[in-house]
Amino acid sequence: MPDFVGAVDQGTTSTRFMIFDHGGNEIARHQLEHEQILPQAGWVEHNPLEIWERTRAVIETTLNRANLTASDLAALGITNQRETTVVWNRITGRPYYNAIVWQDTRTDRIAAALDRDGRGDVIRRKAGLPPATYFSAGKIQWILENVDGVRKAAEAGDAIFGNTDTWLLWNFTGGTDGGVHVTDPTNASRTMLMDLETLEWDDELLSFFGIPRQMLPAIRPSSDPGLYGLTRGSGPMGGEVPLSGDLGDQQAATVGQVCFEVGEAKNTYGTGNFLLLNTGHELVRSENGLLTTVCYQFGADRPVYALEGSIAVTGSAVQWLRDQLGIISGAAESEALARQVDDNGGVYFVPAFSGLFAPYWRSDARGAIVGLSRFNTNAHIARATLEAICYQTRDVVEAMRQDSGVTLDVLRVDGGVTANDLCMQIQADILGVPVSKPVVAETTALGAAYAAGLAVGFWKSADELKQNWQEDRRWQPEWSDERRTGGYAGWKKAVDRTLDWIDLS
Ligand SMILES: Nc1ncnc2c1ncn2[C@@H]1O[C@H](COP(=O)(O)OP(=O)(O)O)[C@@H](O)[C@H]1O
Ligand SMILES: O=P(O)(O)OC[C@H](O)CO
Repeated sequence: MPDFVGAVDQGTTSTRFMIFDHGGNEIARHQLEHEQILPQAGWVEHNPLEIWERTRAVIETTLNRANLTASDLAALGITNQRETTVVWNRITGRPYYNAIVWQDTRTDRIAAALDRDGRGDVIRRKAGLPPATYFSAGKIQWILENVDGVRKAAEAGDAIFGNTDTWLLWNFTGGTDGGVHVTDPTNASRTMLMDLETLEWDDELLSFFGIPRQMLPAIRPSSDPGLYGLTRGSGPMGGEVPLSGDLGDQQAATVGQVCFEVGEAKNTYGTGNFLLLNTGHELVRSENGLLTTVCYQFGADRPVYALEGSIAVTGSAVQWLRDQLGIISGAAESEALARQVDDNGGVYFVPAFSGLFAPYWRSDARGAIVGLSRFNTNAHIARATLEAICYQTRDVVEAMRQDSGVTLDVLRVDGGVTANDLCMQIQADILGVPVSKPVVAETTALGAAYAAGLAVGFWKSADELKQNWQEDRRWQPEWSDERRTGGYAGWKKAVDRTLDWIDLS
């Protein structure tokens, strides 16, 4: 058996390739950003060809740097930004349109209409999701309705859909020359088209969006001993490596954080925040604005489900301070600026740039900075931005407690924003529970590697993986109860001010 497992993490802002050893230690990596295409307000696109080209490049560079080849890798796992929608022609290999990204709000009217005639409740029951612009189905409908020739080709079985996992798997396995068209239940559970109980595409859900079934990939386990396929020697691996792991990035991070027991949760702080709570084989229906989603399916085992709190804008609010306001020159500077003040000086920033996701699901919300007085400075804005990341997390933790009865005694964290020591301290203060970060903070790629490695026997069991998890840092709550309660009340008031801003009738 080779000594290593590889993982591609195809994220919203970048694509990385990482190689891990048996202890789950990182051996090598490379990462490249891709263009964020913003054609009009609310629209966010990526070029799928650029994503495949960046995937090729990060793999080739990583293998060269580590002086490794395909024969050193026991398996390859894929993890990806979820919901982002690619439709391409299986004969030419050309995408019909740019990938429509999960953050894109062009389908707000399609989403709003779902609740006017009862379809929304069917979607909630079968797919575990509230009607929102976030998910893939409305994006596929938009492409079918707005791009010439797609519907006819889709009906003929030539125009096919995938999230970026499917797009990469198809390219890795030969593309127009016999590429496989597959996905896994974690990705499929974000389309609005899969029945959560059967893990199959559902004809009624397909009919709501006018999507021909033949566009959709086969759904295979997230860790698949039967293999999705082998990489081609002509591709970036330069040889045949078993493709055996596929998970949406937030589910992959849950696996990477070894949250295998019911009641274990992790929160990933990247472009957005995604808190997932393992609910075991039981499907817990949220009454408080959380999503019910597939957490993972290993081999022929019954799937494990999760409750998820998805927050659209967290790390990207820090990017906004840098790129749009220009008050910091890099994300890390947000910490030094926010440290210039001891509190938010009365300022709250609700970054509802894409409306509000969990637990509110309000497409009609837009961002607001409230509570300003002449006393306030850039430092208060920076502090309010970090607090917004943490208050949004508190909102989903509260919803999770109400839905599941689980009170967290520690929050496991990972993702880019966790490099911000002040932000993690504020998180512990706002939640009133400790926050804990593992040594291997690249839990998303690690989770995909675990899924791929379990399938080929590189790792034998989930118990073996648990031994690999080690704490790096822990932040303890320091605020008084009074400060915590008062601060949160101010946040709720600020959220209220952002609602009902856009008319979607
Ligand atoms: N020190 C920092 N303080 C605050 N935010 C940070 C810091 N470092 C990175 N970020 C934010 O983290 C995000 C990138 O994290 P990452 O986990 O790579 O995200 P993704 O997987 O969504 O691309 C960016 O939005 C960036 O603004
Ligand atoms: O690519 P990330 O890490 O921002 O994650 C995006 C999520 O999968 C969207 O649901």
